[in-house]
Amino acid sequence: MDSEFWHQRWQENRIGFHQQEVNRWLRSCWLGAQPHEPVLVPLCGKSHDMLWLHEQGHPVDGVELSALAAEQFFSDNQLAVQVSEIGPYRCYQHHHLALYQGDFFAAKALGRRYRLVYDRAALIALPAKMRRQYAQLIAQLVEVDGTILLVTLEYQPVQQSQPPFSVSEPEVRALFAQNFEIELLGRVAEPDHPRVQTGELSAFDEVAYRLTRRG
Ligand SMILES: C[S@@+](CC[C@H](N)C(=O)[O-])C[C@H]1O[C@@H](n2cnc3c(N)ncnc32)[C@H](O)[C@@H]1O
Repeated sequence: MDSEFWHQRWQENRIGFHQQEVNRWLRSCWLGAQPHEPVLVPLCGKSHDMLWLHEQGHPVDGVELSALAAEQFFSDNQLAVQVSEIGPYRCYQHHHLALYQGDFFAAKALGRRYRLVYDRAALIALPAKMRRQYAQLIAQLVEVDGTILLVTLEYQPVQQSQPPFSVSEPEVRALFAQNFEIELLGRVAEPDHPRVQTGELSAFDEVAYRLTRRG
């Protein structure tokens, strides 16, 4: 997906991926034993999940292409914000909640590595070739023994023309197994999903994994 696709989605407010509720896997399986450990949230949108993580005591670094998303995150939540330029990013910051607006694929320029990552709807937002680049970059950004809570989607019939993409368990393993231990945490079928209800899809599952960086 090129950046223009996402800018247009935000301009037209076509953000069906945005959830009003904190994600179920984040609530039930969050791995942050150390509440003061910073969390990287790639392709973060204006997700409420970042606020939840911040409320648990984590400094949060979100990375998001869209300036509209960044501005809406802070205005929707009535958070005072300071804006600065950091490397290739515009950084919106409130206390220990930072949203780096720019291309996630430039994230090495921040010179940081993380022990905790939360990916909900980031990997599945990217087409196949970019998913491989994403997996390589994430491996470089995560410290040894660091963990990722990865939340994907699987649906039938699969289409690969636009996000969200269906990313199967074998693909997750192929993308990450070289650098991570992979534990399937579970899957939840969503028979009430609108695209299942209309008959467009026969099944729609949300699937969660814990990835642990090997040395
Ligand atoms: C499917 S949405 C998911 C947003 C968020 N994770 C959530 O759960 O609501 C994908 C987001 O990634 C952003 N995005 C796409 N490509 C990006 C990139 N290269 N760098 C940073 N953000 C990107 C889009 O603007 C969009 O907000």
